[in-house]
Amino acid sequence: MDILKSYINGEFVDSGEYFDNINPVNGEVIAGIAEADEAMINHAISSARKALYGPWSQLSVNERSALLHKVADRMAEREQEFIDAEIADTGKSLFQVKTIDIPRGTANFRFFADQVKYQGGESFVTETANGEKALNYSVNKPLGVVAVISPWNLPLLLATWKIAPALACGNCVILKPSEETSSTAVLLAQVMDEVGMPKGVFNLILGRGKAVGDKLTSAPGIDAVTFTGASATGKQIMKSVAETVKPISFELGGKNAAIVFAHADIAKAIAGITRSSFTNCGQVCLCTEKVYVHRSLFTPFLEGLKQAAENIKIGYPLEQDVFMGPLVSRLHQQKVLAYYQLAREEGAEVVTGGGVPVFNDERDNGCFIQPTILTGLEDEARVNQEEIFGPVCHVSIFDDEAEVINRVNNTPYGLAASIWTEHLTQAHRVAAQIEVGLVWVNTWFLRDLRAPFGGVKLSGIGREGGEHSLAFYSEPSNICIKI
Ligand SMILES: NC(=O)c1ccc[n+]([C@@H]2O[C@H](COP(=O)([O-])OP(=O)(O)OC[C@H]3O[C@@H](n4cnc5c(N)ncnc54)[C@H](O)[C@@H]3O)[C@@H](O)[C@H]2O)c1
Ligand SMILES: N/C(=C\C=C\C=O)C(=O)O
Repeated sequence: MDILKSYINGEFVDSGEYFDNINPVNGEVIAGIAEADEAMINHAISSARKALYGPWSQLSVNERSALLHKVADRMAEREQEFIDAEIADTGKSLFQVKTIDIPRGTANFRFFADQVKYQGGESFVTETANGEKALNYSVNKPLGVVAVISPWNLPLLLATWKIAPALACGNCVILKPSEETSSTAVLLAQVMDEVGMPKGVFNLILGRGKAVGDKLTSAPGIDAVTFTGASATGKQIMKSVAETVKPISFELGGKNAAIVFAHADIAKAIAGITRSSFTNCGQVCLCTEKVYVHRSLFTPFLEGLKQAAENIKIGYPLEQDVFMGPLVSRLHQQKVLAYYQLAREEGAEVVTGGGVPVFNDERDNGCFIQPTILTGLEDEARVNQEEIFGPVCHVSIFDDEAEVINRVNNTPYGLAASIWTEHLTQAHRVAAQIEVGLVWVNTWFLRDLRAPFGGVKLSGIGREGGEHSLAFYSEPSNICIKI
């Protein structure tokens, strides 16, 4: 059986302690993952710290940029292996892996390889009150050794979204991917090796979150932590880094709303909210879990969304026209099914779904689940307040704009929202009042990598994307010269 290994100081290292990598399509073990031990974690940190002052630090921005383009080139050459690995770990559809997950992996490297070349500084000619003159200018330095801790839902996309700018800014990186999805991270380590990334600049530590992640985030040799994952985990990491006062960048959970106004193009809204609720089996932090529909459109919208959900093809990743694969794990399937049960207990009407599909083949040993639409619950219901992270949304009626804005903002999260209306003055007005980091109007998950990305409240700290990433992964120093 394949063994997935950590990559430390340019070597693949086997710890001898393994846990299973399971295919969520049929529940079969597909590989063993060698969990890093404390000595390996310490070796990764010391290697990264040493590499900060080695050849890597002598590269110019253009040379670093060229090397990151070589990473993207090699990833593109090995695209099929990345596709196969991402599907093996997650069971997600070939369509999604080929159109979202893997292309964004290379795009993230290419984007930041170019973006970093335009990173500027500041300068001021200073004249003090007592007539002294000086030149003040800033230089950007790397943070140092950055721990990148990434989740299982968009494994390659989200790991590279952090690794690319961190390396572009001259940092060294230690990646700790989710224990559910380590395969593309191992391929990325192979690519780093193949393109000649200096030893210790990129390191990969495999293992479970609490056991391995905690050791990384609390280590004095780690200069910064960039984390994508659950809000509860973010709280743990904040405690863990407090002792060593590290900068953190957090992209956390969400409980995202879609608002369908009376002026919406209802067909566009149904298609868009089908995508935003059920893409990746609802396992995208930006997915819609609460839909608010103006009373005038409620009945036709709900019927249309029900039809669309029931037309979703669920099945094998490589099967023609499959839109939804399984959830990532048995544990997560049990969590989402528990929320389906809770919804019933809270009094919801299950418009469609609410259980698991039956295939009468090996897939019944997998982690599949039905896309589900609920209605009839109050906003305060747990199902409407807590992140479920599955293919489920609750649909409510609203009557006026002020009411729906208040209801949408009534959540401890603040990541994303979508607004569906052809009345664009209304779209601009409402978008500015929703307490989130990201608002889409008449679309969803349409991304410009230059734009600020991140959430407020329990959904995160900081922004990444474009110059926001460069700002986080750099330390500007101000130099003042008397003239
Ligand atoms: N805001 C975003 O951009 C975004 C993107 C994707 C996922 N998410 C969120 O992530 C969650 C789903 O992903 P998940 O289940 O992998 O999240 P998770 O928080 O369970 O795990 C994320 C990563 O953190 C590691 N980890 C767990 N405990 C840790 C600890 N104590 N110290 C250090 N590392 C630790 C895990 O091993 C994994 O690599 C959802 O809440 C989703 O909303 C947010
Ligand atoms: N960070 C990004 C997406 C996050 C998706 C959450 O699951 C991105 O598109 O850059």
